Amino acid sequence: MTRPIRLAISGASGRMGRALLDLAREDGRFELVAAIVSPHSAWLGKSAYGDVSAWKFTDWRGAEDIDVVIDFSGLDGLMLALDHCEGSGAALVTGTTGLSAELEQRLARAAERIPVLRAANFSLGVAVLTRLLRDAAAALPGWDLDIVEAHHHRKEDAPSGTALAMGRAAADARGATLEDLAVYTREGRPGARKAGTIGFAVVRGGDIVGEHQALLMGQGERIELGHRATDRSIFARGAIEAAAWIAGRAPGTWTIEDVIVP
Ligand SMILES: NC(=O)C1=CN([C@@H]2O[C@H](COP(=O)(O)OP(=O)(O)OC[C@H]3O[C@@H](n4cnc5c(N)ncnc54)[C@H](OP(=O)(O)O)[C@@H]3O)[C@@H](O)[C@H]2O)C=CC1
Ligand SMILES: O=C(O)C1=N[C@H](C(=O)O)C[C@H](O)C1
Repeated sequence: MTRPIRLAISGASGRMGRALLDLAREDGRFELVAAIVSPHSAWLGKSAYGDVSAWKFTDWRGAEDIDVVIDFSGLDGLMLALDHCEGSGAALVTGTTGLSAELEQRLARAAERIPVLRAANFSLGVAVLTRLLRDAAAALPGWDLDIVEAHHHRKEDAPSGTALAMGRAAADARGATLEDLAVYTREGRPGARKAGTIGFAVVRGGDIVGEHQALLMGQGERIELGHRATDRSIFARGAIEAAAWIAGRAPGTWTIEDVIVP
């Protein structure tokens, strides 16, 4: 594109939304057109940049000629962002996790008509971690695998989208689906571990940005593959690069691997 990409951010008042606003307004590749919040948000109509700017949080009414929407909002916000993108032809980049099966299907259908890029995690480190896990799970098919994740106390979904994506990659590397192999709870007397299962454990507390660890456990040895995010701007940077990459692309479902993994 020769002109700046006209960008809207959905979920703009949130932790990720604010990190995205900070990056997008400094990035000459973009014209920030709309900072979208929910129709009942306490932020609606308020300034997005404190007193120094007249720039306001808004809802989708009046948002026009948008090339790309970046969404980090939640299920309702993603639904409204999809409505806008399908109606206008704008591309969608979304990092929202914990999607319902219905929303998953809707995203897949939308990708037949508009470009959609989805990632449970926009960091380069997690993209490489997932690739390493895929290789290790394939090379060690008889080893037990558990995935442990930790996040801040406000996170709503569990296990995290990243933990599930890691589980999916490992299951796929072993020729199975996560639905076949996942064990999400162990309590009471669950009995001995069933061979081939992938276990999940979840920690929630404080201000943890996001930590993921895959434990591959053999006899007398184990491999620990992990990633620790200490600043959520890493996710925002990945999403901004994804938005620059997807502008003007053909309809379809794209992934973060298409954008950032060399
Ligand atoms: N893929 C990745 O790399 C990452 C994904 N995430 C995911 O992103 C999502 C958001 O995370 P986070 O920023 O921490 O969450 P927050 O709760 O901080 O932010 C979400 C924001 O969305 C707004 N919102 C709610 N409903 C709507 C709506 N209908 N339209 C527009 N905005 C809406 C809310 O504010 P208001 O009420 O003011 O509208 C809120 O500020 C989660 O699903 C999380 O798991 C998070 C980090 C990285
Ligand atoms: O909610 C968060 O904060 C995060 N969510 C994503 C997930 O569910 O995997 C990514 C990141 O770990 C932060």
